[in-house]
Amino acid sequence: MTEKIEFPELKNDVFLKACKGEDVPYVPIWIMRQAGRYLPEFKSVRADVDFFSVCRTPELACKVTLQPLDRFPLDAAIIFSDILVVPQAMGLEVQMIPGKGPHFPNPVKEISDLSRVKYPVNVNEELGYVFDALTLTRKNLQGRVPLIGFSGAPWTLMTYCIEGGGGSNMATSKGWLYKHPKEAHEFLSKITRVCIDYLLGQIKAGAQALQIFDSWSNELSPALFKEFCLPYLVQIGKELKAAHPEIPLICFAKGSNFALEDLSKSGAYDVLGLDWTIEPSVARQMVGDRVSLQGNLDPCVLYCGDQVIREETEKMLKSFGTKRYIANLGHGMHPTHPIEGPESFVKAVHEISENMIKNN
Ligand SMILES: Cc1c2[nH]c(c1CCC(=O)O)Cc1[nH]c(c(CCC(=O)O)c1C)Cc1[nH]c(c(CCC(=O)O)c1C)Cc1[nH]c(c(C)c1CCC(=O)O)C2
Repeated sequence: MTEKIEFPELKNDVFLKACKGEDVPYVPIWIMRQAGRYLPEFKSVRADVDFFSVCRTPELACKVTLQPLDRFPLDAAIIFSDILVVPQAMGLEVQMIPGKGPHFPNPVKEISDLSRVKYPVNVNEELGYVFDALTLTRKNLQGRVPLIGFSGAPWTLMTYCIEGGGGSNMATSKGWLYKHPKEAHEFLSKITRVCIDYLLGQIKAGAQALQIFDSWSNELSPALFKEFCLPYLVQIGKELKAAHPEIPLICFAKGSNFALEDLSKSGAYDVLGLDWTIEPSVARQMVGDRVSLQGNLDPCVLYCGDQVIREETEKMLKSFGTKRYIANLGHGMHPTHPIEGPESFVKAVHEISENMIKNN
C-alpha cells in the first residue's frame, strides 16, 4: 500500500456541496471542454506538441488544465486528458488528426480482432501518466477549486474501438449489439474493469470528483441502453461508491433522457449530466430529489453577446432552481467559440443564482 498523498486545503467547495445536495451560496459552474482550442494559450501549447503528448506530459497537462481557471472564476477544474487513453491502454493505437478528430488505424472490425485487445491492464503501468498529472495539478491548484477526473463509459469507448473514430452513425458497433451480443458483453465487461481500476487510481492520485462520459449513448434505443449501457454504468458507480463513498460521481449519458429515472434510482451516481434536449424542470421531475443535475445550456448560445447569454442562463436557472444543481453546457466548448462567451456565462450563473438564493 502506498501512503495517502497530502494536498493543500480546499478553499472553494461549492461544487462538491452541490454534488451532494447541500446548501450553496450560489450555483457552481464548470464547463465541459473548458480547456481547449477556443483558448489562444491552449493553441500556443498545441502549436509545438501533439495532442496525446500533452496528455502524457504531466507538466503540460497541468498547465492546460489551469488555463481556463486563470481566465474565469470556475468552480471546478477537470484534468486535461482524453477518454481514448483507455483504448490506448488496451493496446489499440489512437491518433488525433488535426481538423478531423480521433482515428484508430486498426480498429476492432471483426470479432477475431478482439484478440488484439490487451486484457487485463495494469493501469499503473499504462495510465500512470494521468495519475501523475492529477497529483501535480491537485498540488498546483493550491485548493482553489476541486479537481475532477474522468473516464469514457464502456459503450462509448467500445463504439470508438469498433468504428475507428467519430463521425459514423455507429452502424458497425450497433450491429454488433444485435449480431454478437455475447461478444459485445464480454468486450464491455473488460472495458468496465479497466475503467473502474483507472478511476480508482485517479481518486488515489487526487481526483475529488469523477465524471463518466457516455457521449454516444444517444445512439441507442431504450432497450439497447438498458442492456448494453445501464448495467455497466451502474457497476462502475457501485464499485467506486463501495470503495470511496465520499467522492461524488457524475454520469453524463448524453441525450439518453429516457434513462434518467433508472439512473437516479440506481444509487450509483450523485449527479446526472444533461444535454439541451430536455427541459430542466422535466428532468427534475424524472429524478425527484434523488440526485443533483448538471447542464444543460446549448453550447451555441455562447456564440451570442452578453445579453442573450444572460437571458438564456436566467431561463435555465429558473427551470432548474438553485438546489442540487451544477451549471454547465449541454456538451463541450467548440473551438470556434469567442472567449467572451464563457466569460459572460460564468458571470451570469454566479450573479443570477446568488440573487435567486438571497431572495428565496
Ligand atoms: C467523445 C470524447 C472524446 N474526448 C472526450 C470525450 C467525451 C466528451 C464529449 O463527448 O465531447 C473527453 C475530453 N477530451 C478532452 C477533455 C479535457 C478536459 C476538458 O477541458 O473538458 C475531455 C473531458 C480534451 C480534448 N480532446 C480533444 C481535443 C481537441 C484536440 C486538439 O487539441 O487538437 C481536446 C481539447 C480531441 C478529441 N477527443 C475526442 C474527440 C471526438 C475529439 C475531437 C473533437 C475535437 O477536435 O474537438 C474523444
